[in-house]
Amino acid sequence: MSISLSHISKSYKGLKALEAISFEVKAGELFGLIGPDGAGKTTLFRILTTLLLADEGRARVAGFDVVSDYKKIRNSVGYMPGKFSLYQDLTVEENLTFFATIFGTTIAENYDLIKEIYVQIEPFKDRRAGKLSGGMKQKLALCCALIHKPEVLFLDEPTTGVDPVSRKEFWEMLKRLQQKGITILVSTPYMDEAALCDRIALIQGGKILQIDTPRAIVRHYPKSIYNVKANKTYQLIKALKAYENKHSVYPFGEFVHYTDKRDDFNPSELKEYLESKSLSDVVIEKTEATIEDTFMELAK
Ligand SMILES: Nc1ncnc2c1ncn2[C@@H]1O[C@H](COP(=O)(O)OP(=O)(O)OP(=O)(O)O)[C@@H](O)[C@H]1O
Repeated sequence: MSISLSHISKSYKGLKALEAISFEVKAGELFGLIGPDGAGKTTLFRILTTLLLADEGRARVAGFDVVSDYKKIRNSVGYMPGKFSLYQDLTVEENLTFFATIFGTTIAENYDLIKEIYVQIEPFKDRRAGKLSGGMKQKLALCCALIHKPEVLFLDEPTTGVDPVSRKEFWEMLKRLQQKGITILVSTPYMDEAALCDRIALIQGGKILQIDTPRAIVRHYPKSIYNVKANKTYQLIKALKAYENKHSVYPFGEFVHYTDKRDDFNPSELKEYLESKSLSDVVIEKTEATIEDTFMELAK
């Protein structure tokens, strides 16, 4: 196992940020921690990267205990924190050289690993980090986290605030790093990114709701789910929420995702009900559940 946690708990002045978290990440796996703001993702990263002590439980990273072997862990892992962590007043090249130096290496020694990412920011190598665009900062932070050739890479919300095209490129980059044998633990609040991981843990309020492959998580969704559309979306949501047989109602893109309490649900009955509420152009179609649907169901 590359990462293992057993009953890790952490509180901040009485507020439980993590409650008995246990899971394992296999060597070479791309593992996602999926959850909303405040779920406890950053706290978990800080414990695994030895920057914060857990109140209870044990954790190991790359074969080392996070408490007794913390120095060895610091040499074996790369950490890209959620908040921009580089020196704003140093240039791109100076930041990278700085990180290489503290790990006793050079840019040249591990250039192969970062090359593909670094060439994209190399034209700006003399620019101060504080003056880079969001996507460029993200690439520089990733280069700095990789410069000592870590066995395990921790990425805390690396794509938050990044545009969709750069997000896609970033995930392609992660896949290629994985192919080079690096184990990756990545957190994200974006449910669509969950599908790109080998396995995911859904986390909320400091607790793990479910751990599995994205496919299995979706497959285990317990209900039939329907896309519902009508001429007035706000009124549609209101009417669905007031419907006595509804189980769940969530806006989902141009549709509303609806599940019914009954096993013998008949869509035409719902259509009639909605039309009786002055809605028109009503469409009700069965659809596949997504990670987001599962999350909403589990978080209920
Ligand atoms: N230093 C701290 N002191 C007090 N409370 C804290 C501290 N750090 C985090 N918390 C609280 O612990 C909970 C978990 O926070 P954490 O930052 O780990 O979550 P997160 O999933 O990373 O979310 P975010 O993306 O908002 O940082 C939140 O309720 C947060 O307000």
